[in-house]
Amino acid sequence: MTASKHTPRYFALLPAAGVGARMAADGPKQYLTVGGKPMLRHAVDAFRASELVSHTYVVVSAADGQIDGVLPADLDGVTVLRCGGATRMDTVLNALRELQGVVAGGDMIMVHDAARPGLTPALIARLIDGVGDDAAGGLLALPVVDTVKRATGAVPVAATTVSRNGLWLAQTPQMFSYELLLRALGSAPDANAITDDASAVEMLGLSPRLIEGHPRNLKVTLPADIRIAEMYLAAGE
Ligand SMILES: Nc1ccn([C@@H]2O[C@H](COP(=O)(O)OP(=O)(O)OP(=O)(O)O)[C@@H](O)[C@H]2O)c(=O)n1
Ligand SMILES: C[C@](O)(CO)[C@H](O)COP(=O)(O)O
Repeated sequence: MTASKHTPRYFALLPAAGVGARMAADGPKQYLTVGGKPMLRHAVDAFRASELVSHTYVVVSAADGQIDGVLPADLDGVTVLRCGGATRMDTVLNALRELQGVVAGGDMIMVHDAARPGLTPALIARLIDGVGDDAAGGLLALPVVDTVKRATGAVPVAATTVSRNGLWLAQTPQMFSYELLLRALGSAPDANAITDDASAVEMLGLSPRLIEGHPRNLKVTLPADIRIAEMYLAAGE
C-alpha cells in the first residue's frame, strides 16, 4: 500500500499590526482609503475571491480600534487575530502560534502584507502553481531592472555599482508549509533583521522559489505610493 499524501489547504495570513511610520499619516496606513476602500480590505477581498484559499487570517495589535469597521465579524472566510507584535516577524510568529491545532503542519500559509492592495486572485494562483510541491516554498518577486548603486557617506554618493544579475525584489505573498514557517521564524536569531518570511527560511539552508509577481503588487510605504496603487486598481487585473 502506498502512503497517502496530505493534500494541503491554502491559508492567507495578513500582518496588519504596523504603525506606518514612513507614511506619516494620522493613523496606521492599512486603514487609509485607497481606490475607494480601506487599504487592508483590498488584499482581504483578493483572498476571499480566490477559490484556492480556505480561510484568511488578519493579524492586528491588541489595541487596534479600527478593524471592526473594516472587517465585520460576520464576514465570510475571515478571522481577525489580535496578537500583533513589535515587528512584522513577531506579528507573523504570534499568529502562527495561535493557529497551532487549527491548521496542519503540511497546510500552506501565504503571508501577505496588508499594505499591498494590488494583489489579485490571478497572482495568488500564479504563486500556488509556481511553488507546486516544492518543500522550500516560494514568493512573488520582481527581477531588478535598474542599475544598482551602493552608497556611502552622510550625503550619499555612489561608491560602487552592484551587478543586478540575479537580483530580485521580494514581494508578498510568500508561501511555506505551516510547519516550515513556524520552525524558520521560531529559530530566527533577530526579529529586526528578518524583514520577510523567506529570509528566515533561507537561514535554514533552504532556497524558496522566486515566482515573477507584478508591479501592481507594490507595497504602499510612502505617501506617493497611494496614487500609484490607485492607478493600478483603476486599471483592473
Ligand atoms: N509590528 C508590525 C510591523 C508591520 N506589520 C505589517 O507588516 C506589513 C509590512 O510592513 P510595513 O510596510 O513596514 O508597514 P509598517 O510597519 O506599518 O510601516 P513602517 O515600517 O513605515 O512603520 C504591513 O502590512 C504592516 O502592517 C505588522 O503586522 N506588525
Ligand atoms: C515583506 C516585504 O514586503 C517584502 O518586500 C518587506 O520586506 C516588508 O518590509 P517592511 O520594512 O516591513 O516594509
